[in-house]
Formats: sequence, structure tokens, C-alpha cells
Amino acid sequence: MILLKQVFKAYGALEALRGIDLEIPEGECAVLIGPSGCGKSTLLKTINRMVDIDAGTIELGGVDVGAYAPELLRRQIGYCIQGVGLFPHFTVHDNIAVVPRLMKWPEAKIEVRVRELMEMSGLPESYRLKKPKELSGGEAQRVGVCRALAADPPVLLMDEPFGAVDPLTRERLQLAFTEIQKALKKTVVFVTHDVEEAITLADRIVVMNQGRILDAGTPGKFAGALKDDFVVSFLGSEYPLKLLRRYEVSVLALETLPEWRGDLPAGMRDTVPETMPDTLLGAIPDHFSGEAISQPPGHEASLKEVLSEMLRLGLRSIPVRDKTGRLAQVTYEDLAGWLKEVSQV
Ligand SMILES: Nc1ncnc2c1ncn2[C@@H]1O[C@H](COP(=O)(O)OP(=O)(O)OP(=O)(O)O)[C@@H](O)[C@H]1O
Repeated sequence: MILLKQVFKAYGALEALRGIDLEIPEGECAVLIGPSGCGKSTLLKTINRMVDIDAGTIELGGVDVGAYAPELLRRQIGYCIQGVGLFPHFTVHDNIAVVPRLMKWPEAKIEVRVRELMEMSGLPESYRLKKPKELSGGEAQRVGVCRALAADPPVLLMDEPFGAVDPLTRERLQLAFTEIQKALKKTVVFVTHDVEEAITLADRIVVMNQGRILDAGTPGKFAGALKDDFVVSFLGSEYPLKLLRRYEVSVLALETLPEWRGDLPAGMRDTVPETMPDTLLGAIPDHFSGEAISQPPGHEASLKEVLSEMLRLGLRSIPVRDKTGRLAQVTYEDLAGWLKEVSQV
């Protein structure tokens, strides 16, 4: 667990952190978000003592970070920044191996670890001996994440690590990171400017402005009523839609549609493809058009995709396939009800 109490930091007359209280439970990913200059990077760097604080306390697993020698502290904390900062003359392997070598791991163990991390983050094995200049921006970012994870630190600090790549690569990196985090459950503090990135990665979103934390909570919480006007305007009026993008249909408690074995409902006989399997036809309520059932979203579709499909078809409910492959129905009320529920957690 990371615990900050009343942390203050000034650069000369500029008060960068003004009384930060924050608790990040073990295994959780906290995403710091806020406008440029609000103190996100400073806050991150106080945790591994790249920035020393003026007042307050920071504890890591119950121990004051001031009690650690900074070098020892940094070996326990993975650190990953925008632009990566890979050593240009080192190979990918040697870049990832930096901290394990400092910790005097045997080379055989380092080799296994490097291969394991490259595989986990989707880097081909053949890249092991490449130099950073031979990598694309996204690949270099992956190497940066591998390097931060190399010595298996319990804590990971990530300062806009995916900021410098195109949107598609960014999405892929986010996905890879989500998978890694699911498996490794590190305690992560992640800085971003991007609301969608925060929603995608965070267990807890922390909104900052002018050196203070204005609000913190689950991504769902911010879809509900909020106290602070700045938080509302910073996250934007499309926040609930962005939140729907993170979650899959399978989060809804779906009722499968009743079996129906009669003729097709009136109006549908001409629109349903003849190849439609009987089991699918057996579950069609009258108001679904042929188009709605010809390719129902699967249980891995996002709630945003489902809502988009409803809007496109002009329907208040559409069929989806549940985990078992059976047809179920998602209604507009299901989505609104779910949003209301998560915003109250
Ligand atoms: N080493 C420094 N010396 C003086 N002022 C600094 C230093 N580092 C940061 N600042 C100032 O402290 C404030 C907070 O900076 P910080 O980098 O923490 O913000 P940020 O929220 O991470 O910004 P960005 O999103 O633009 O990276 C800013 O006004 C910045 O100019």
C-alpha cells in the first residue's frame, strides 16, 4: 500500500503540491489526471524520492520512504516515463536487464526474465538484440514497460508512458498493460492527460488541479453526481459514454430470451436471412428487425458498442449473445440502470 499524508512540495515560490492525502491499496492502479502543471509528475516523483517533499509523510508498505536509501527505494519501484529513456547503445535485452543486473541476478535468471517479459508485452523474441533506434515508438514503449517490471518490483510508477504514440498503438499498449496488470497485480500510480486512458486502466481515478486532489474514486463514481465543478468540466459531458467503452456486455445481468418455436413474427419473414439457425430464430421478440438479429453483438462487445447499435437501429433493446452463446436481450434501461449502480459504488 502507498499512503500519502498531507504532502507539500514547493519549487521556490511555486506550490506544486498543497496538502496531498492519498491511499493506494496493494494491487490497485491509481490514475492521476488533471491539467498540465497541476502537480501529477511531482506527486509521482515524491514516491520514489526523485523529488523530496517539504512536509507530510509518504509510506510504502507501512515504511516511511525517507527511511530507505534512494537507490534501494528505486530498485523496489519500477519507473516508466514518456519517451522511455532507453539506453541507445544497449540492446533491448540489456535495457530490460538493467535493474536485475544492478541487483546481481545470475545471467541465466535474467535471460529467462527478459524472455518472459517480452512475450507478455507482445515483443517478438527476435527483437532481443535490436538497438532502440531500430524500434518503433510503440515497441520502445513496450521495452520501457518491460524494463520497469524487470526486477518484479511491487510498485510501478508510470508517467504518461503511452503519451508519445499514435492512438491505435496507444490502445494496444493499454490493452497489453491491462493484461499484464491482471496477471501481476502491481500497485501502480499512472499519470495521464487522457480521460479514456484513465477509465481504461484505473481501479481508482484521482483528479488533480493546482497541487490539490479534488476528487478520487472508481471510474464508475465519476459517471454520477459530482461535487466539484472543475472535475465535471475536466472530465467532460461525454464521460458516461466513455465509461461504457471500458465494460463488456458480460457485466450486465442478462436474461436469456425465451425459446420461441412458431412462425417468424409478422414483418420479419422477408428480412431474416434464410441461413439463420433455428436456435436464433427461436428467441426473437416481435420488435426486433432482421438486421438486429442477423449479427448480434457478442458478450465481449463493449456497452458503448451495444448502445451505438441501439441508436443505429432505433431500438430500445437489442439481442446480444451471452457467454454460453445463447441470445439475450439488452435494453436501454439495463444500461442506464447499470450506470446508476456503478456511479454509487
Ligand atoms: N524542477 C522544477 N523546478 C521548478 N518548477 C517545477 C519543477 N518541476 C515542476 N515544476 C513546476 O511545478 C508545477 C507542477 O509540475 P508537474 O510537472 O508536477 O505538473 P504535471 O501535472 O505533471 O504537468 P504536465 O501534465 O504538463 O506534465 C508546474 O507549475 C511546473 O512548472
